[in-house]
Amino acid sequence: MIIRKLELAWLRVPLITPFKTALRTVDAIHDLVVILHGDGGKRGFGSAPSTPLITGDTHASVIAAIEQVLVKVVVGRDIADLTLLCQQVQWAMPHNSSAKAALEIAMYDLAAQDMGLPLYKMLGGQHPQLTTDITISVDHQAKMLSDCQAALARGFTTLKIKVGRDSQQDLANILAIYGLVDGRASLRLDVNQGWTEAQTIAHMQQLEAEGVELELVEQPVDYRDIEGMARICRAISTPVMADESAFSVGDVQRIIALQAADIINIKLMKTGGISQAIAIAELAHEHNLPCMMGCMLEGSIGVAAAAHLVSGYSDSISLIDLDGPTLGRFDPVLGGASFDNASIELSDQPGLGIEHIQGLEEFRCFE
Ligand SMILES: C[C@H](N)C(=O)N[C@@H](CCC(=O)O)C(=O)O
Ligand SMILES: [Mg+2]
Repeated sequence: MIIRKLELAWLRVPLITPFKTALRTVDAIHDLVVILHGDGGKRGFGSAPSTPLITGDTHASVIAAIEQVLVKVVVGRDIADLTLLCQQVQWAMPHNSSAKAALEIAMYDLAAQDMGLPLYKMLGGQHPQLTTDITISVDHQAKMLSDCQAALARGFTTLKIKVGRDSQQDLANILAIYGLVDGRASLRLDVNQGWTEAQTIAHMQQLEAEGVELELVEQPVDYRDIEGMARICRAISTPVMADESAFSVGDVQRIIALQAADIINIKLMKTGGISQAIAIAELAHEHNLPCMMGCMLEGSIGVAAAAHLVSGYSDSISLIDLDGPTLGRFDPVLGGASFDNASIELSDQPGLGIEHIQGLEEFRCFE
């Protein structure tokens, strides 16, 4: 099937409550949507949020990368050449991982439709059901506690607690949340680079000494500080997860060589899409390093693609943080994966299974 044209569109979904991390605060999921038109009215969908503080990519840079470089690589090509097309997208320019991800997601969606298979089956998966955690934004303690209560009431059994804005307050918040949750959910911490090495070791050792059991601590320090991550791994018993430090296969090779993390958080927006996410999952698996499939604050097109990937690579990707769509007030994507609180159910229709997207605002078309 030939890719006939590429369209760009906007999709915006307001959040239930503002999303706050050590790096940013936002009140809506705002995705740039890529639509690849194939033959017979078939459309492949991909998407990318703007995350300049993590990926360096803004919506303007994603549009520029697609318009000036990537569109030429894909329009007019046969989707049956998916592997070659992905290589050419990856080699077409350095960086710009969100633009490559949006494009690859749409390419995999179209390729799976061409094969008549749901994406997870094309990727070797068998199970369409997954369970995600939910993120609790960093905020004043009363708000964090009420968000945790609400998450428990919605049936979530794993909470990812954002910290990293004020390290002393973080410690008090973690202890209060641990007391409130009282074993009803397991807790993950995501520091988003907000602590120093010394703060991380002191906080984690104190929490461990007080018997606070945490599933993992994610990206405690600056993404460049791989040696610091390695020293933290040696100093604490809670597993350390690399997020902002782990974009590429090369990053993960270095983390493995220095033993700088116990878990890798894979996100399509960091890897540049599905092909490199698979390469990282396979590399980590060879080294017995478990992976989490994560997401940015993004909607159900990109997150569904990540969920299909988990189903196909469940031996390597054992942890799931795919809560973007459940943080929104509604899901405008009809017919694709369903996100019902902690439960994700993948569509059994070909590709991602998307039938219609409400409120999509198309603004550019390349033929
Ligand atoms: C939404 C997801 N649970 C998450 O926390 N993702 C990121 C932050 C994403 C963003 O700022 O858009 C993470 O750090 O893991
Ligand atoms: Mg993170």
